[in-house]
Amino acid sequence: MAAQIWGSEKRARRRREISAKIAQMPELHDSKPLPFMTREEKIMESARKLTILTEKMGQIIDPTDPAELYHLNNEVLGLEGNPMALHGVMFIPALSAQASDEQQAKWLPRALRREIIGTYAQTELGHGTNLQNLETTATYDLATQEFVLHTPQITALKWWPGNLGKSSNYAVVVAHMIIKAKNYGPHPFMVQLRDEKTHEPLPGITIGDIGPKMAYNIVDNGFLGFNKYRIPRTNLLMRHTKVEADGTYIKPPHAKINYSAMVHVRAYMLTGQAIMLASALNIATRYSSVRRQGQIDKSQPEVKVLEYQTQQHRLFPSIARAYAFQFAGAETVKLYEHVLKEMKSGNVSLMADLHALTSGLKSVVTYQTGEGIEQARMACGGHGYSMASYISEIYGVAIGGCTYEGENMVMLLQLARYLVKSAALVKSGQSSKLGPLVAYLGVKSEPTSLIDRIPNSGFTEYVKTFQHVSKRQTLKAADMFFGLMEKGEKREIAWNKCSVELNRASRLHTRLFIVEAFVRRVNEIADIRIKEALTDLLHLHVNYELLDIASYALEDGFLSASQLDYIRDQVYLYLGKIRPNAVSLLDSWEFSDIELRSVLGRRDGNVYENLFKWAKSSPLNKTDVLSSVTQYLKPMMEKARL
Ligand SMILES: CCCCCCCCCC/C=C\CCCCCCCCCC(=O)SCCNC(=O)CCNC(=O)[C@H](O)C(C)(C)COP(=O)(O)OP(=O)(O)OC[C@H]1O[C@@H](n2cnc3c(N)ncnc32)[C@H](O)[C@@H]1OP(=O)(O)O
Ligand SMILES: Cc1cc2nc3c(=O)[nH]c(=O)nc-3n(C[C@H](O)[C@H](O)[C@H](O)COP(=O)(O)OP(=O)(O)OC[C@H]3O[C@@H](n4cnc5c(N)ncnc54)[C@H](O)[C@@H]3O)c2cc1C
Repeated sequence: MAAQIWGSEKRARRRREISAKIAQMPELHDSKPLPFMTREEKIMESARKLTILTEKMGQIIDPTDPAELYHLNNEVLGLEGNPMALHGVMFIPALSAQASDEQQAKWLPRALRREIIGTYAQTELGHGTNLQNLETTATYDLATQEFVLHTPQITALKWWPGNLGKSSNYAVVVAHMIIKAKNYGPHPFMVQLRDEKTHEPLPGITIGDIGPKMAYNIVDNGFLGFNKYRIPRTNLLMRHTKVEADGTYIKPPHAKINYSAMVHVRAYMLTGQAIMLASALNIATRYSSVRRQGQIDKSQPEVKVLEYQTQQHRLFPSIARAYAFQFAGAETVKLYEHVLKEMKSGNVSLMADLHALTSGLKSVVTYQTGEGIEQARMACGGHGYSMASYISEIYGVAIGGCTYEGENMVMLLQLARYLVKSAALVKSGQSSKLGPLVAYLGVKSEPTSLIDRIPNSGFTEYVKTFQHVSKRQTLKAADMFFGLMEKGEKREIAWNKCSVELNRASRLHTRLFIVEAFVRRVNEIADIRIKEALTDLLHLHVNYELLDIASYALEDGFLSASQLDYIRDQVYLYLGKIRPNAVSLLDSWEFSDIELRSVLGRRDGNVYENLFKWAKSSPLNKTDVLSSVTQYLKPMMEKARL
């Protein structure tokens, strides 16, 4: 199963080897539990481990393998971030995709050797979503052949970029490029922010940390202002766009090609979210198989809480989602790598498809991951609320994904643009022009679902039902939009009036893709035992998801009330079937205790002993009487007694 999750036997074995090596290297372990550290201590601890990793990485992993790097990161540095999180996730990808060969030769080796630390500075205090209204300017000075970066007002301060505040000395900065008074829109520039020797901010740069956040606090998300700060013309990233010395602008082959670093993260973050969901579920499911509370049969002893159907219903559909996201994420990364290769050689024809797909997936996956993690926390009762479970930290980090790399509603609307264009093709009889991801929009569906009528139909009838509701909602939302425009409404106003319905279409389309990715994977599996276990999970997935969106299929009678009963019964059937495999389905992800950082969810299952030991180690328990008591509470009580 681990091979299915991680992509191959070799990958699963390598993960085990890497975890085993790290277990033998105490210098790479947290020196005390992270929840007992202040933010400053955590940042220091993370930097300590990061520098040891830089020295010893080659002994532990193949540093050129992104999957091994990511695993090493999760084990040693953890999900709260590190001083170079954005360096790997966005700075290097931005340089790799957007810098010319010559620029790459100059900067990439230095970045890869970690001579310099970089980030991606795009979002501003006043604007994150609407990139056209960013306010930082890069004005070309023909006389000196330099760009002058400037922050005209407070809302133009860069705000949020990870590791910008304190760690990075370079950044890819997105600014509106102005040449001879003409604004060419947002473009990426390589900018040195701090002196390489002293790490002091360079003259003309105002920089700092934006303060603590809901989670992810090891990362110094920062602010940045420029006061007429000059950089050479050749610091504009010039793989696709060029500015000649005389100010001549050579436009890129695709208007949005400079957005590739965002698409990179959107593609890669899906499996990151799956891992966070599976981690939280691993903790909750292990705990639920240890925790005994109440009886189902009063004549019997107390049961493990995992025996309760409500507990299973709370956890198991999310287990299925974690697998589904992992499989859909792996497909998306493959597609991304393909499109990136094509883009580098000038073929930009697949960019729109990839943008639409990743926009929908990042939105649905992050939202459902958040839901699943929060349910996992509640499933642990009181102990879930303790930082000993670590689930609240996992939640805080994962839920950030709903916002970063494009706020979810906004990204769903991006996919909706693509769906509406596709609907227009269907309506004008041009279905043959539909791309493979939306080809189903042009296929006539049966009048009713055959879900409970064709035994052994595999998952075909389910897929058809998801296709039906997605198609119907897309065409309905598109009709609504076109109808408003026909009545004379301006395009943007009509769009806004339909946007809730449009986003519903985007979600349904994306959920269909996730189901299909799960089905594709299960169909490929040769090992009969693995196939059987994953088929059960897939049964639960399709029935649970369909129940969740059933109103769309009931509206037009595609599903009947009796079919709904059938689907519901299937959910209950598969909850029971999955119960014996539940812990194994999560243990198969092979998270080490070091990586999980959860006292509640350790592999040994000694929940109560571990919790008590952890509580005793709390800094508050170093003394029996705290100074807050001697200084304030004791005098208050004494005064009251007088
Ligand atoms: C390899 C090792 C492993 C690596 C693992 C990494 C994964 C992480 C795992 C997770 C684990 C832990 C979590 C911690 C990680 C934290 C990392 C945090 C990083 C966060 C970084 C950021 O947030 S950076 C800032 C991101 N900002 C945004 O995303 C802004 C959102 N806004 C936009 O994208 C745009 O403004 C917009 C798309 C909404 C609109 O753009 P614009 O105004 O320019 O568009 P128009 O309206 O003019 O035109 C729209 C048309 O353009 C098309 N379009 C838009 N974008 C693209 C694109 N990218 N590609 C192709 N086409 C595009 C769009 O389709 C429209 O087309 P038409 O409909 O034809 O007009
Ligand atoms: C943990 C974290 C890390 C980050 N890291 C980075 C980084 O490294 N680099 C970087 O540059 N940025 C980073 N960001 C910033 C992030 O990319 C933005 O916050 C994000 O893109 C959302 O933009 P915003 O904050 O402007 O939200 P807003 O756009 O102000 O969103 C507010 C509300 O308005 C709605 N809304 C906005 N526009 C529309 C619209 N057109 N249609 C419908 N509804 C709309 C949204 O749906 C939302 O409900 C990070 C953010 C977080 C939380």
